[in-house]
Amino acid sequence: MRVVTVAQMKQIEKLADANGVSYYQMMENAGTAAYRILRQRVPHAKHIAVVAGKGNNGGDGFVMARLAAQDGLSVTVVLAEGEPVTRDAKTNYALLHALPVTIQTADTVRSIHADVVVDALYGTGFHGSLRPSGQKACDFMRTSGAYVLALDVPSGLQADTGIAADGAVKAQCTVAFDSFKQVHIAPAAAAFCGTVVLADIGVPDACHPHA
Ligand SMILES: NC(=O)C1=CN([C@@H]2O[C@H](COP(=O)(O)OP(=O)(O)OC[C@H]3O[C@@H](n4cnc5c(N)ncnc54)[C@H](O)[C@@H]3O)[C@@H](O)[C@H]2O)[C@@H](O)CC1
Ligand SMILES: [K+]
Repeated sequence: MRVVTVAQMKQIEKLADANGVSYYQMMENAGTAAYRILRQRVPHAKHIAVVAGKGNNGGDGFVMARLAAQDGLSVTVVLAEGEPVTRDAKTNYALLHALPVTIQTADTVRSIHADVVVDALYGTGFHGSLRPSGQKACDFMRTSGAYVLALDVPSGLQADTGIAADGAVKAQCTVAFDSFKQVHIAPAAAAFCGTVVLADIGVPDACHPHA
């Protein structure tokens, strides 16, 4: 079982990019793998809400939103902290405009009724405590009553330690991308991660440490 730090994960992705698997392709693979896992775990899902942050974790969520809309599901995307800022997340957000996807801001989040919530708020980039906008989005996810699937890391948890900020998301399932991080094996984080499923995002074996 491969467990890496966030710094090692960045290095792995950099090497993969240099070896022909672009960052954009890894995001596509991550979102596609997570969507497949979602369909296996909640086959009867009809309405999914993707709660997206501004970084690449949000980008993975936009890929899932696109695939779900193409599959005929009802899809709501919540821009919890505004529009995306990273290049690949912006590209994947733009692709949603041609699809029947409802885009909402955090202000209207309480009115959403979904059977699945995708936590694409923060991944490995999270540190510190939740600020008001993040808190609001996490409150919605925690209290929605929906099946919560977290992308890479349940929002509000630090990937390298598994320490949870007050108000962090509790997921039924967490999809870990490429490698496990401490959060996926730390006993204190188990109740937040739920079932952890590892997803291949196309990184060549040789890009991993000690490969
Ligand atoms: N090539 C890549 O880098 C890939 C990244 N992937 C995804 O990208 C994630 C990492 O993406 P990012 O590094 O863009 O970061 P995240 O998307 O995890 O975090 C989003 C932003 O939140 C900010 N933030 C940190 N702590 C905060 C706090 N307490 N309150 C409010 N905002 C806070 C960070 O500055 C960061 O810009 C991974 O977990 C994974 O899901 C995947 O798409 C696979 C490929
Ligand atoms: K997340």
